[in-house]
Amino acid sequence: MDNELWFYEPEDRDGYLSNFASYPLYIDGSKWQTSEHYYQAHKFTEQSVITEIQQAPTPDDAFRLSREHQSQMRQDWDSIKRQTMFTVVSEKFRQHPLLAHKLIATGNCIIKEHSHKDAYWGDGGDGKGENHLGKILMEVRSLLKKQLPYKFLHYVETAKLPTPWGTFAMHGFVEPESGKEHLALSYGQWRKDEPVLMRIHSECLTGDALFSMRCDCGFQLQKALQNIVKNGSGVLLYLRQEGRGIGLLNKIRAYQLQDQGADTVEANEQLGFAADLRKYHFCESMLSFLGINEVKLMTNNPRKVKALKKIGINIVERVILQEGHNRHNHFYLSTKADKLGHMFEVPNNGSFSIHEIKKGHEL
Ligand SMILES: Nc1nc(O)c(N)c(N[C@@H]2O[C@H](COP(=O)(O)O)[C@@H](O)[C@H]2O)n1
Ligand SMILES: [Zn+2]
Repeated sequence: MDNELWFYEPEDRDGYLSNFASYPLYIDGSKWQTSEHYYQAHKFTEQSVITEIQQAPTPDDAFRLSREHQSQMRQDWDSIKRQTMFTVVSEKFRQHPLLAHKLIATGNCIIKEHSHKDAYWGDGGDGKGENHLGKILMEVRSLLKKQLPYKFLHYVETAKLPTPWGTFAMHGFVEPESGKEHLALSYGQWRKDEPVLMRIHSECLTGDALFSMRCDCGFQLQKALQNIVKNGSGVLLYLRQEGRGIGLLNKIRAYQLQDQGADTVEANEQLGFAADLRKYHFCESMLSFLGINEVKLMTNNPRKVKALKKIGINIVERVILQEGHNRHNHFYLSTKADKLGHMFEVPNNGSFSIHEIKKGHEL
């Protein structure tokens, strides 16, 4: 039996589900302060009444005015009211992506408007009501789950992530198909029309968590977080695509081949993989959740630039993230530059003797 989610007052935890919650809508060229304004106004055909309700200062006033004009209600209201409610609730979540993500995050909960005042739209307070508003919200949730940008990645929950450089908001997401989990870390605030400093970071357990010097990932991760805090705002998308998408154990197999002299591309290919298996289409869902469509992207990887452009993100600037170059990763970084098109200036190996570079892989 799925859990029940009760809502009622707009100021409650799940109050965003209420028609009285303050989320403006634009329908057929008109602005409606809340979905309640739209619903109550559409009980009438007399324009003066519609306008009076549309301009009511609050949804409670809209509700009150509708009762005052009860005698002028359209004759066929009972036959069209559910469709009218479905229309305005659908539009509310279409026009407010963050609400759509939150609605999807309710999973398969049974949503109920817990109202002892209403046994049609609500559950009647005793659970015996018809709960049509709850049912419409669940219908809209099902439809949203099948639509872009939500279909490939669902938002789940947010929590604080304190780091030595600052406290980020950590947003968890899951791929509904595979169950694979991804993160977005956000810091500070940004205006809608402002390009956001962003890093797309692919998971590298060895570099990010085990201080590996075989690559530059851990150094890039730290620098990206520091850059975001220094900038005052920004986002890091942490994508669980270990090993350029081949996974940790295959990456260790690839490292073993590199210890025998293969480069990072040859190793992947000797294991039967393409050089890079990563996908980025699901980032569209994360960026919709964060309200981002213009970025200053911290990356050296041309494939990430291309992937973001493909999902409609405007990259106003590419910020080089060249960190952690050392004798253990010189050959790896050179290969990424030579064979994977990474855009950075790998210091010539004059910095390290070829002996030191070769030695870099000795156990
Ligand atoms: N398959 C594979 N072989 C190697 O030798 C590696 N060092 C990695 N590392 C993975 O590469 C990704 C980071 O590279 P970008 O800078 O984002 O292009 C990350 O997935 C590491 O785990 N993989
Ligand atoms: Zn790495």
